[in-house]
Amino acid sequence: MKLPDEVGGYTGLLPLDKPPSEGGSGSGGLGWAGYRGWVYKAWKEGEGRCYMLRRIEGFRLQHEAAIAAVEKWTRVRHPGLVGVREAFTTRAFGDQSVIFVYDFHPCSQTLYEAHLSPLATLPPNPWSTPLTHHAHHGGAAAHAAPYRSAARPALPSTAGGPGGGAGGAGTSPVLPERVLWSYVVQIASALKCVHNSALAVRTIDVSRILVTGKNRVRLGGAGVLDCLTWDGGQSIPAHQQDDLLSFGKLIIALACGSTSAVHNLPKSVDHISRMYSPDLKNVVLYLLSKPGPRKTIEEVLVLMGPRVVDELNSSLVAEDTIEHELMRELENGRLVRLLAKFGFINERPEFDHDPRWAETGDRYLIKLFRDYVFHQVDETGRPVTDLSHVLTALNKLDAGVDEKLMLVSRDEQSCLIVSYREIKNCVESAFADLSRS
Ligand SMILES: Nc1ncnc2c1ncn2[C@@H]1O[C@H](COP(=O)(O)OP(=O)(O)OP(=O)(O)O)[C@@H](O)[C@H]1O
Repeated sequence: MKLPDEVGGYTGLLPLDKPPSEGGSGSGGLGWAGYRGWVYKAWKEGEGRCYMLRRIEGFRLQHEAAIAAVEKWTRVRHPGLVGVREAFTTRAFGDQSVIFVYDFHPCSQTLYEAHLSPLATLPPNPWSTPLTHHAHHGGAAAHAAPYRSAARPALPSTAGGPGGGAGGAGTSPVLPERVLWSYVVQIASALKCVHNSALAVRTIDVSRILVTGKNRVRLGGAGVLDCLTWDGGQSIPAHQQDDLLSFGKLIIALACGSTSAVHNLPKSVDHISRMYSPDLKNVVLYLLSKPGPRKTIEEVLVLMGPRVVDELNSSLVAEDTIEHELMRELENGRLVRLLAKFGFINERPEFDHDPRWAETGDRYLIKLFRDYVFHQVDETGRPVTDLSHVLTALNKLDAGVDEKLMLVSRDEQSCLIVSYREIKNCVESAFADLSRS
């Protein structure tokens, strides 16, 4: 069926669903309380920003309050949660559908797609070496998903756990311990925020949690079941207990590399004890324990203790790395602006008869500087294409340093000793003149 051109102010709909043959969850699309779900990327009119639309097909809304329940989610903001924007009903697809709008995260995959699908597209354990984040410049994965270049560098695990090794219950490789803990801490932190907001996620599942970057995870699909199975919110405490149970099952699936591992708990727990440090097993056993008022996400966080600090440290290292990369980009941005100014002012035909650009004029410096930067030749007359010379000269010009350089005319008959600062002033005034005229 042709997709509508516009739905509730969103246009350019692009389907994101993946069939099982391409690593999709294979839930048959009926994973939403028996309703079929579809996912689209779309642009909000007038905003120029992308969003993710989750459409639940053929759902007839019985109570206005059911859709209003989603509003609570729009106020919950957490780095571990795919942000919920709004929900509305529509007939634009030729049926009665409900649309849930979420923040869009480019190049994301579900945990299932990344680690458990037979076609898992994340390279197995790409973070297993602390140097991984430097490798993105040339790596194949970087070409496929440049977004991943802002990867969180891996910190060495302080746990003394095995951190990888032989495959477990399934076909996928076992996740290194530090990656698993990173996921666990992020999910626990998001759960705490959600539970403290008197809500329950209800979608703690490998096919609903998104992985972006190297080990950033976000809980997706929030609010959908609250709307589809609306009961006035009375079951939230029970759903919160279910969240904890599902969290335990999720850890088992990831640790054993298989979604079916949860069906053989003794074997799976045994596998976890052998492959990971004891505190992971303790967290799993607590999460799987009998629901009760004293079983809370706060208690889970207490059990995790030092792992939370490890995660904080990784996060600080990642922040430093990104800040460093950003500084370099900032420098590039300045240089592009400078080059653009050069582009505007160099070789303008209307300057040809302007005495300021003639050999005795002050603007002549700019011409000679351009030759100095880009048109140098070696002793055999071959062009010098040394990018570092260009970058050094442009950076000095941008900073307007007092260092002097010698500019030589093309006929080599005259030379001028000037400072970068003087040339910078010349460029600025030439550009200002142009902008005014
Ligand atoms: N917020 C998001 N931003 C960007 N991409 C997303 C987002 N949520 C999901 N995706 C992408 O859409 C794909 C499909 O998502 P998901 O598996 O949740 O939907 P689905 O296939 O319709 O699931 P189901 O069939 O169980 O309803 C995922 O692989 C993921 O890459």
